Amino acid sequence: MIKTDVLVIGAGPAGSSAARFAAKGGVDVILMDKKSEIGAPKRCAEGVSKKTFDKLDLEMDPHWVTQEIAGVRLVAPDGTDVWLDEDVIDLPEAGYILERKVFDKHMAMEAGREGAQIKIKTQAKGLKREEDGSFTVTCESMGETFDINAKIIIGADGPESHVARWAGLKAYTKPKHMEAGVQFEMCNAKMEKSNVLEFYFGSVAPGGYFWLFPKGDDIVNAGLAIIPDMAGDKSAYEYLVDAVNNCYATKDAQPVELNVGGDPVGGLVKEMYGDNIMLCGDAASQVNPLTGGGITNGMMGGRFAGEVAAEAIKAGDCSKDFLKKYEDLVKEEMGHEMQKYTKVCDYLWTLDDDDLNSIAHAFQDMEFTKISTTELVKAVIKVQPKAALKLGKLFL
Ligand SMILES: Cc1cc2nc3c(=O)[nH]c(=O)nc-3n(C[C@H](O)[C@H](O)[C@H](O)COP(=O)(O)OP(=O)(O)OC[C@H]3O[C@@H](n4cnc5c(N)ncnc54)[C@H](O)[C@@H]3O)c2cc1C
Repeated sequence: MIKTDVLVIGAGPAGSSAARFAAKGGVDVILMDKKSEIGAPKRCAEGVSKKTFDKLDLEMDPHWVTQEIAGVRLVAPDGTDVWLDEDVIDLPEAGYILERKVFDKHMAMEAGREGAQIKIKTQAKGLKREEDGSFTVTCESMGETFDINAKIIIGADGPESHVARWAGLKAYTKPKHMEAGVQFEMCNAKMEKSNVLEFYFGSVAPGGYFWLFPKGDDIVNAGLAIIPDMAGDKSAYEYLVDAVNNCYATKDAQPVELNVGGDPVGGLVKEMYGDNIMLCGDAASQVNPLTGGGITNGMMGGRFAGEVAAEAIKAGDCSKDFLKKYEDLVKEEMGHEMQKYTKVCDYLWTLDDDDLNSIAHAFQDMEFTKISTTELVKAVIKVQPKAALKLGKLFL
């Protein structure tokens, strides 16, 4: 039997961050992933804002970045659009489009360089609690089955987390909060501006939006997310094909990848820790409910989980009383934002195409001084009396 202090299950951005910071804390760490190539296939549009990377002690590396972003274009169902880019606005929150296949692998390497042992093509198949509170995880790799015993498990196994279920944590995402995402990576795209993200709202993608994220040259991630309960009989893939065929930038483009995945947008799960266990990333629903973005939130969650795990091992106390510190850190970092944006989503989903068109018309006459999600929500509140009633207290 292999023994370790900390076993991280899942080497996405959240798991690699957890393993990196646990190893940095000086304890024995194993990071495992069922994939043979970390990061592939991607299930992501690859957009991140610049500002979180400082909090992760990471220098942006040009190897991971395909395109710097300097603005957004918001498009209403009737085609009315609002450009918020460097030509019209100060952009403190601009970001990057990553190459996730490279980025995820580099994040695992960061963990390896801090001393984590990495096991690729190794799948967790189940776990059992021992008398001393530790967990033994049954693993399968290259046709062989073996056990790993760990004082602490960090479940970073993504939106369909089995670890949470095996450990009996209340970490379930309701179907109405699980977006179905589908995307083509395409060439021959003709974007009007190669450094601006485009978002299309309304019946093009019920419960979500259609996006174009440029990746340099003529390459684009063209995708959408929907809430299946709101989308009738049409599948996410059918919505995507229609959106791509009707969009000026992609109607003549060619797909080279199809990416499919769930995105939990219901706010933080009820239980993200227990005795000897923590969940981070999508497994804990550490995803911005409004944008569906989970890379940097998950990495922050991973950082906190890794740091608290190392402290717990050194203190000889892996009980949930000690690990509660993890939840406190996560809630302080993103809890308030999650609650606010869950309410914004609940409100936005009540708007039909006419409402969205009238918001876009009102935006035409507004002057934005900066671009941030909060600023945009404040602008919606200004032009929609209904929104002022529902969201005013949270944002004004
Ligand atoms: C279509 C789409 C577009 C998106 N676009 C964006 C975006 O532009 N920006 C953004 O910030 N976020 C985006 N997201 C969300 C983002 O991709 C996730 O929030 C992020 O990948 C979460 O990271 P993670 O490490 O928690 O999980 P994941 O990246 O899902 O990693 C989980 C890992 O666990 C491994 N694993 C699972 N089960 C086991 C097991 N039993 N044993 C071993 N390994 C296991 C998997 O192989 C995987 O590598 C998007 C999501 C979708 C679906």
